[in-house]
Amino acid sequence: MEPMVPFAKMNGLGNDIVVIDMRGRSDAVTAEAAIALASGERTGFDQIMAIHDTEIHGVDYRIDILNRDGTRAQACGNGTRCVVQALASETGRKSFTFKTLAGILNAEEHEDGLISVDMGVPEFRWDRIPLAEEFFDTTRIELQIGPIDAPLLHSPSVMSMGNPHAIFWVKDDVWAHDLERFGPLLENHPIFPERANISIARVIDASTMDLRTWERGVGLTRACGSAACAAAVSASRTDRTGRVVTVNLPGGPLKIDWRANNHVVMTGPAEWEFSGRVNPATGGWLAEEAVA
Ligand SMILES: N[C@H](CCC[C@H](N)C(=O)O)C(=O)O
Repeated sequence: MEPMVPFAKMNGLGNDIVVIDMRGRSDAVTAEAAIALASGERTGFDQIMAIHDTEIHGVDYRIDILNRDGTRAQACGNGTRCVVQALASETGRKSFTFKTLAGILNAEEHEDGLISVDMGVPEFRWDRIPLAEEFFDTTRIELQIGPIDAPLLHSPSVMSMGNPHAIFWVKDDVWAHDLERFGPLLENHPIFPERANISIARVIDASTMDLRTWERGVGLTRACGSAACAAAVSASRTDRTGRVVTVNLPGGPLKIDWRANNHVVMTGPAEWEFSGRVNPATGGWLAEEAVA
């Protein structure tokens, strides 16, 4: 089997993505390759989106998602937009159906270049998020950071977009909170048996919010698409906003629409940076200019 496969370094609002073309192959990108690529100056990424063939009827490709720590994830909104843009430019097609660990996703590239991904339906049941304890009201669970009598962050809304999310609500600037310090503590809190993505959200008005995220398996990122979905849905289900919300992330805005059919549709950009070839077993790579 050819040792090297094509890849593209891309980003979705600054969320660093490496799209790897594994079509026609029976192997998979290894955790070792992911960790090696993540440490590269030009290839440093938050997620790898590996495109695989699939026999599933009605599905174009299976997408294997790896975080920079080598762990696999069920969903990656920003990465999925990058995959759509890469495939649209290769095939001329504008809409695609993918299989991820979260389920079947439909996505399309619009005439203006923005890309919409149907991220599926939100999950609110404590045991499916999952949480280690039974909570019937997952709009605010007993979890806090800081002194018992004056917590710095507390009572998050928790849910799943295929991957687990905790949203802490603040009334002041989302940058006023030390997410770099609190993120890893909360990501690895025993209440989250599969860890969790940790976000700080500030509602601006009924259709706007600010969001910062410490991502599971990564750390601070400039954007997290599934967190934007989770925050918008959580804000709506707690009557903080309507069902269509612009989520302002450090890297830029995403439009989230929690539709009447309960599906959550995220719309935003994707950006290509450079291409090359990579060894999916070791992470060794060559830039396109070197390959040509
Ligand atoms: N770190 C996440 C996966 C990537 C999420 C994010 N990059 C997105 O755009 O949704 C997790 O382990 O659940």
